[in-house]
Parts: sequence; C-alpha cells; structure tokens
Amino acid sequence: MNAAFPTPGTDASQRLLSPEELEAALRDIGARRYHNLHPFHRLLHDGKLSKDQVRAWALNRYYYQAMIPVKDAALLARLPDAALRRIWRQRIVDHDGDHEGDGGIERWLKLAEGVGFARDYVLSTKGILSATRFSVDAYVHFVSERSLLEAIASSLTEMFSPTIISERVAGMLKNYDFITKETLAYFDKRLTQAPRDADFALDYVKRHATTPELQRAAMDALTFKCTVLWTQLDALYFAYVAPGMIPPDAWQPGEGLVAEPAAPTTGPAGALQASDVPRLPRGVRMRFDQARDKHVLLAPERTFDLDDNAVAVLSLVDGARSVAQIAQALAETYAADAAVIEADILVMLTDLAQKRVLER
Ligand SMILES: O=C(O)c1cc(C(=O)O)c2c(n1)C(=O)C(=O)c1cc(C(=O)O)[nH]c1-2
Repeated sequence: MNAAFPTPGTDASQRLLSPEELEAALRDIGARRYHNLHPFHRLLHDGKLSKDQVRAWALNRYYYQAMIPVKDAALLARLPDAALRRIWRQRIVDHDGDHEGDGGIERWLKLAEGVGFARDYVLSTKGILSATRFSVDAYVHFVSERSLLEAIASSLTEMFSPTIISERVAGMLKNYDFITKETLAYFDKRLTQAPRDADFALDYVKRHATTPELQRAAMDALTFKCTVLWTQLDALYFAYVAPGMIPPDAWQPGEGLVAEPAAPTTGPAGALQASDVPRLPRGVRMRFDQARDKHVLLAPERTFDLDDNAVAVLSLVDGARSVAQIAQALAETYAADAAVIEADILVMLTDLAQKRVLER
C-alpha cells in the first residue's frame, strides 16, 4: 500500500533490518504519528473540552470498542495454528467478556453512561460520525484482507497506548468534575492487557518480517493504523471543536442523554428551608460579564443572567451562612422586613438548586 504518511529513511527500506532495528523503526512511527499527539487528545487530557465535547468522544469511541472484537475475530479466523488462536482469542474475551455484563465493551458503555448517555442510544450507534465509522471499518477490512503479518502489525499501536492511558486517566480525573474513577474503569484493565497484546504482536512481527519488503509492509501497516486512530480525532475536532460543523445525522448535544436527576432534596418538593446553608457547587461561579455589562452565573456549559436581587443574594452565598442569615443580612442592608426577604430568596434559591447551580 501507499502509506498516507510515508516513513522517511528510504535507504533503510532497501536492506534487511535487524529485529532490534525493526522495533526501533516501528517505535519511531508511533513517536511521530500516534494519536496522543493529536490536538483533540491534548484538549481532552488538559480539561479544555466541554462536557458535550467529552460526550462526543465517548460516543464515537464506542464504535471503535465495539468493532475491535469483530476485527480480532476476522484475524483469528485466518490464523492457521491452534497455539496462535489460543493466544489471540483472549483479545475477544477481553472485549466481549465471558458472560453478560462483563468485558471491555460493557465497561465502555459504563463510561458513556457515566457522562450522561442512555445505554440504548450508545448501542444503536445512531449518532456516530460517518468518518468514525469509515475509519474503524477500514481497520476491520484491512485486517480481513491484508497478509497476516500486516494484520498483526496493525495492532502494534497498542505498544504506545499505556502511556496515553495513564496520561488520560490522570488528566481527566483532575480536570473534569463530572468524571470519576468508576467512569474510567475501562482503562484499568487496558494497562495490563495492552502490553501483553503488544509484546506478543511485536515478537510475531520481528520473527516473521524476514525480508526488507515484509519489514516495509509491517511498518506501513502500523502507519495505516495510526491514521485510523488519527482520522477519528480529526472528525471529532471538525464536528465538535472547530469549526464545529456537525454533519446532519451525527449526535447533537442534548440527544440520547438520560434526564439528569433532580437536585438532592431535604424539604418538601425540593424546596430550600431557612436553615439550609446554600453554596455554589464546584465549577459554578458568579462573574461580571464586561461585554454585556451584567453579572452571570457560570456553570459548565450553561450561563444564567442574574438580576440585581440575585447578585445581592449570591454575593452572600458562601457555604457558611444559612438562608435565614442571608435574609437577615439583606434586611439590614436594605432596611426591609427579614421575613419577606426570606420568603423571596427561598423561592429564588430553590429555583437555582433545581437547575443544579446551587447546593445545600
Ligand atoms: O485508549 C487508547 O488510546 C487506545 C488505543 C488503542 C490503539 O492504540 O489501537 C487501543 C485501545 N485504546 C484499546 O482500548 C483497545 O482495546 C485496543 C485494541 C486495539 C487493537 O488494535 O487491536 N487497539 C486498541
């Protein structure tokens, strides 16, 4: 094949590399083309994406996860000996599990549910970008149609995945308040599975790429696979970051989500009580918007305009004062009746709590 990004060093392709040189050449491909370098991953790991952009990533990547065992079954079907099949079939078990509710696909569904998706919507693959589908399908076709050496070499991106997984998990946990360790449980197992799989595949490639042509084919296969991963992120970036052109049938923010549970309540119908101590949740803050010359309440992905009364109340919401104390302070400032103010601000604060921009 013609590599999309030809690997430099054409003289090296003329001669037979030692197994160590071949490994170094393969690692060099990853160092230059692996998807850890993609701007979308940088934004994801550095906490620069909105919750909807993280959702778009989780949804699209589900298709990759779902098709990996299809790809591995295609490869398995072509393996001529039982010993190799025994080893390779473990990959299918890792993703599909041994029983209902087990395996990597299931754990990815948990991740998607963890960021708000309804399970059935994810399973339907309805909102997935066509470009995601095309590149993942291209990987399955490649593995089905190319030589066994190329098919196995194309899985070698897994050599590079433990580093990106560690970076991703640490970065996402640190930077997003909607991501928990349980949500990212998918990656725990990959940290041992990926090196085991990559060691086997690398050993196979080093032993079977016995001519310069075969070594070149293995390198091209790995390059191809890097482009499979890269183009998925290009598509996400184009649709959901910049310029933000979401194709007609792809997921639109808001679709396929489970309704967010109402704010935890103590009083009747979730109403705040005078003794409650309100505070702004993590990630929510009041700001003065210079351009619009007004105060706003900034929450992840949402902004609420605030009138003067709301600004006066929220300035006193500090996680220490109760509603009654806030009413008392306002009554003194404005020389008004504390009971009347308390009744008014209970309505206002209850409304904010129901919008999940206030906690008690
Ligand atoms: O999180 C990642 O960045 C990442 C990368 C890759 C990869 O490099 O192909 C895989 C995975 N994860 C993964 O979870 C996975 O199951 C997997 C299977 C394969 C493969 O080619 O057979 N790659 C990957």
